[in-house]
Amino acid sequence: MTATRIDGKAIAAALREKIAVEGKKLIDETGVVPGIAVVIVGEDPASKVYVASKGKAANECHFKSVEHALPADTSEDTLLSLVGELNEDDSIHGILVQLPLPDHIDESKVLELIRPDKDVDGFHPINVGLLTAGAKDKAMVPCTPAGSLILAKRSLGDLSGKSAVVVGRSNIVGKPMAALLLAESCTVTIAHSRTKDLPSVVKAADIVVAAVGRPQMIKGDWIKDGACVIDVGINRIPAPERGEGKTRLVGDVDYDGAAEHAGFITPVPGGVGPMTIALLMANTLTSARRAAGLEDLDYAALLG
Ligand SMILES: Nc1nc(=O)c2c([nH]1)NC[C@@H]1CN(c3ccc(C(=O)N[C@@H](CCC(=O)O)C(=O)O)cc3)C=[N+]21
Repeated sequence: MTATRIDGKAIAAALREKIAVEGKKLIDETGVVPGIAVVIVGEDPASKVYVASKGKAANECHFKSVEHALPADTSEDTLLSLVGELNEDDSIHGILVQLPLPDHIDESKVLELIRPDKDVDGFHPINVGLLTAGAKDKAMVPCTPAGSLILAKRSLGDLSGKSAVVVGRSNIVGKPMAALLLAESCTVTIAHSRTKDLPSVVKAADIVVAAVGRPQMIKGDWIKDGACVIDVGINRIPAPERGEGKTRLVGDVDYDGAAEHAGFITPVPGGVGPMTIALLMANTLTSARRAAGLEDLDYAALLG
């Protein structure tokens, strides 16, 4: 079997176009301009790429977008007071503080200060609780899992009763992804570094979500024939074949090997990454619409 490549880049572009139309409508009809603030502390290279794409996407969607780039030695108090100001700013509907934060800053203190209704990352304990309690319609859902779910559903249709394995148990991807798949009535396994016989666990799954952060760790022959493979990993590895000192991006899955077994598979780059950014725009629009007293949009339905 040769897998169908899931074109996350194209699907994300189509979604951003729909969001742009809806953004324009909101502005014309209510005067509310969706606003997003991204706060970045220090110089993480991956985060810098992400901040740049986010600004571009926000412009495309007719949103207001502001970036606060703070030096790596910014104090916790300074960051907390900036978040406090953004909480009070009515022109800002979405606040995203880039992770990881420098070691001297208590990440949970910062995430817990962000107003839950402006928490477009979905990392605030209130949003985590709503999602876990099966009330995701009231929550802000984390962007990467939400984007991954759209890709899986577009490939497989109804996920009810399917077996899913999420490899990785992080708060930003693994745990919320498992909650979303459970809400779709999948039978969900969360695997991690202590899991015994990971290849067999993965082999049993109709849906594999790889979110471990280890380049090409998940091998082709671990994949069940016809499975849907969603690769969340974005790892930069040396690529001497491209010249001295060159690098390239790979996922957590051995793409070529897995494509021989899978029915559907996301590439890296061009898979989940662009969807993360599109869903960040979707969450910002949702927050702005809620502020204007409007009901939520169904973005998967909007995509058609
Ligand atoms: N609070 C917070 N929320 C985040 O969502 C968050 C964060 N902090 N910190 C950094 C990571 C990283 N991240 C990416 C999102 C999209 C791409 C993306 O679109 N990647 C392109 C490739 C980009 C390239 O070429 O380097 C792709 O996969 O096709 C990458 C990385 C979100 N993050």
